[in-house]
Amino acid sequence: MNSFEEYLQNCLNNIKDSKVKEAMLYSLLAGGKRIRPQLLFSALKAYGIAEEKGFPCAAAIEMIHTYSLIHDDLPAMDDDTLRRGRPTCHIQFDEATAILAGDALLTQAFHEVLKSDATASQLVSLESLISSYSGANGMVLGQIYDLEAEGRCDVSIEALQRVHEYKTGKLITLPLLCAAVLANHEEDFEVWKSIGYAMGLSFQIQDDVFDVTSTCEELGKDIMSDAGNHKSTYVSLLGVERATQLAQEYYDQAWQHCLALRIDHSAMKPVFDALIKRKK
Ligand SMILES: CC(C)=CCC/C(C)=C/COP(=O)(O)OP(=O)(O)O
Ligand SMILES: C=C(C)CCOP(=O)(O)OP(=O)(O)O
Repeated sequence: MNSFEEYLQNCLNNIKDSKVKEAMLYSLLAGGKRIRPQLLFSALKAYGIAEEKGFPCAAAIEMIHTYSLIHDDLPAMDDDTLRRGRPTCHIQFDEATAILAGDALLTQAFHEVLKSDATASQLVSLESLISSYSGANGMVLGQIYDLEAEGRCDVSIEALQRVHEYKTGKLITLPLLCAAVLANHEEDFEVWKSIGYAMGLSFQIQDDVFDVTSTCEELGKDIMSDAGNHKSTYVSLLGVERATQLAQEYYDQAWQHCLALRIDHSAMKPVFDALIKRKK
C-alpha cells in the first residue's frame, strides 16, 4: 500500500465510532483510482515539491469526491447499485446512513485541509477554493444542470459541455489550483484552470465512452447507467468514435496549456495518461 493510502486510512481516526463512520470508511477506502490526489501530487512534483505536502489537501478532495459519488448513486439521483467494485453505500447500509456519510465526508474535508503544512494565508486560499469549486458555484451546480437535462431529447453539445465543466471539471481543476497555492505559484492559476477545464471534459467524455464499451467488472460500477436514466451524453449525441476523438482533442488541448507553464512537464505526463486510459 502506498503512503497516501495509509494516510487516508488513518485520517478519520478521531471520529467517534458509529454506523455513519463505518459507511464513510466503506466508501472512502473502497479503492477509487485517486485521480484527483494524483493530479495534486503531480502538479506539486512539477513544481519540485514532495507529494507529502499535499496529503491533507488531497485527502480532503478525495473525501469530497467520495461524498459526491455516494449522493450521486442515491435513488433520488442516478439510483446505482455498484460503485468502486462494491455495492453502493445506500445498498450496503441504508439511504439515511448514506446521506449522512456523504454529509460527514464533506464536512470533514474542511477540517482535514487544516492539517496542511501551510501558512495561514495559504490555508484560507485552500479552504476558499475547496468550497467554491465543490459547492453551488462548482460541482453541485453541475449536478443541478445534469438533473435539469435528464429526460430531455433537445440537449445541445454546448449544454452538455456546461454540465461537465461544472460537474466533473471543477473537481479536476481544484487539485491543480491547490498545488499552485501550496507551491506559492498563484500566478499560474489561469493556465491551470484551462488545463482543468480541458482535462475535465476529456475525462468525462471518456467516462461516457466507457459507460457503453466496458463491462461492470472492468469499471467496478454500473454500466449503461446514463441511458437507463435517459441522460444525453457525448456518446448519445456524437457516437462512440467521434466522442473518443473529442476526448483525445481535449487531452491534447490540456497538454498544450501545460507546456505554457514553467514547471517540470514530465511530472504531469503519467497523470494525464491515467486520466484518459483509466478503468477501475
Ligand atoms: C453534488 C453531487 C452529488 C455531485 C456528483 C458529481 C459527479 C461527478 C457524479 C458522477 O458523475 P457520473 O454519474 O457521470 O459518473 P458515474 O458514471 O461514475 O456515476
Ligand atoms: C466524475 C466521474 C466520471 C465520476 C467517477 O470518477 P472517478 O472515475 O475518478 O471515480 P473513482 O475512481 O474515484 O471511483
